[in-house]
Amino acid sequence: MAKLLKKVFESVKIRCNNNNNSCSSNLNETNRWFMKSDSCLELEELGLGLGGEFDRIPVDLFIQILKLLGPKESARISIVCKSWRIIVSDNRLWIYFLQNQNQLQQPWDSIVFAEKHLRSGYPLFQSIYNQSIQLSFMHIYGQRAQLNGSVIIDGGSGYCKFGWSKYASPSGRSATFLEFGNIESPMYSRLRHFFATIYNRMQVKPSKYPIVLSVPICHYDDTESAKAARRQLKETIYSVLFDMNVPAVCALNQATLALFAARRVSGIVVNIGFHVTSIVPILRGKVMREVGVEVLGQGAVKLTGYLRELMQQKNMNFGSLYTVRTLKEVFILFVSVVKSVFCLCLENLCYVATDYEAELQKDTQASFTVPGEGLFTLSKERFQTGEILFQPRMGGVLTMGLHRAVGLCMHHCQASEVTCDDGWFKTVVLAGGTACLPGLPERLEKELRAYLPTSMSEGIRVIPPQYGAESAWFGGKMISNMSTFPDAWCMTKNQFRQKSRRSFISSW
Ligand SMILES: Nc1ncnc2c1ncn2[C@@H]1O[C@H](COP(=O)(O)OP(=O)(O)OP(=O)(O)O)[C@@H](O)[C@H]1O
Repeated sequence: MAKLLKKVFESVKIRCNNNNNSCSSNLNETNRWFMKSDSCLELEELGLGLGGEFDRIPVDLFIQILKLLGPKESARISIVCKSWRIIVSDNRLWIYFLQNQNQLQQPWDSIVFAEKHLRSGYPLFQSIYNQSIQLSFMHIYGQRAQLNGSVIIDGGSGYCKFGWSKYASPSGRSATFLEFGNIESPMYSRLRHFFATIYNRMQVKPSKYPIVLSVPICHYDDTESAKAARRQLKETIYSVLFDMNVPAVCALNQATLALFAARRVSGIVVNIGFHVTSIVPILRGKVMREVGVEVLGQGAVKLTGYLRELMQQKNMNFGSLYTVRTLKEVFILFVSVVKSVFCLCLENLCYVATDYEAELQKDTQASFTVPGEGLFTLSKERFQTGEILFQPRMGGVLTMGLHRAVGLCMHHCQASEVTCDDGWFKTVVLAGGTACLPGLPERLEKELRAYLPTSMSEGIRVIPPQYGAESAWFGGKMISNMSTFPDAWCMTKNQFRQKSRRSFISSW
């Protein structure tokens, strides 16, 4: 180690003396070599060596040393001379640092997606056309390292998920609907109480950090009155937060955030929410209300209610709806035989059947003990609960089946010809707690293929909700950890006041 440091010192000394020597003519050549992943060339061979002992160290070894030194020291080293700067700015090095920056706990794919597609903030048009620009991960690392973190709130209509952008997942949940009334048409005082409660629970001062929050999928239509209602909701949210001295606010639609969490900028988001299911076409991050958002009148509450009905029909006794909900969502252990070996496996008690009629013929009986309530044994109720998404009449709901509603939305997308890319709506992203029912993505894809004409169903993909009920929260986390956050995404108090003043003046 001492020897190595001596070599480094000698090399630095020589470089400092020759600092004005030009290395720039070799830049392109160097980059070309760096693209070779197994390069073991020495700096001298690249024409970057200036005579120091350290220059005889192969470039790959140099990078290994930088990896050991860490991002801070590497950044310092880069100011020694141009040739070292070139080595230090090698993307491979900063990809390594970003991948190991575990406090953000974000999958690498999400980091790349965000930096590539969402850099320029909202709306996304600019970034779509600038995809060919090569990213500098050194720059990205530097900007991300300066972020102090932010508060993320996904105020769902049933449950609110809140937490800190540097945590792996939301730190808490609270019942939005029950505690704060109808969040779709909130009053100033209710919203203020809502946000104050969340900040209290998080033990964070509102004035300290920016906030990313999801705006509920509501006022779906493209009419003037729906537009006015959406504007009013957003303005009330901004007013409340800026009155609480929050420094910067990013308020985005719940479906858009869920789409980002699935690493997509275009597609159809199917959010199976607390009371309703929304089918939201989104093109380059923008909700296409002019194409049409479909809304079905059943969500998690309806499924729980239907399972309760089925259990009552079988004369099962249970204490409360919580018991039923537990049964709807619980995992059970079962013994399986794989290649003549017995193994213990986990599966959901309730699920969606790929083929409903065929499932009715099978023995699907399984049991679970709810603590304090006793043993419950379900058989066909296990898949009949989720079946009402496709056959709503079974549950007494007069609405379209999920596949028909998604198919209809696809027809509208195709007919609208809003873009020359006719495949943008073929990716269906599932979101919301109920979308976690196993078998749902496969069943929806199967039904869509059967329902749509072949020309349209070709290339369809239904993506399961990687983050379940927390999809929008994770979309918010992705944005708040980006190198261009908060400037590209947030509105500040001053900007909001100026905007309000301008619209006040123009309304005169
Ligand atoms: N693994 C699961 N399987 C089935 N249902 C689940 C699962 N996890 C959560 N749920 C259901 O999802 C519901 C909550 O969903 P979610 O948090 O997405 O709703 P929300 O965001 O409050 O509603 P909205 O999207 O309408 O604003 C709960 O009522 C719960 O019953």
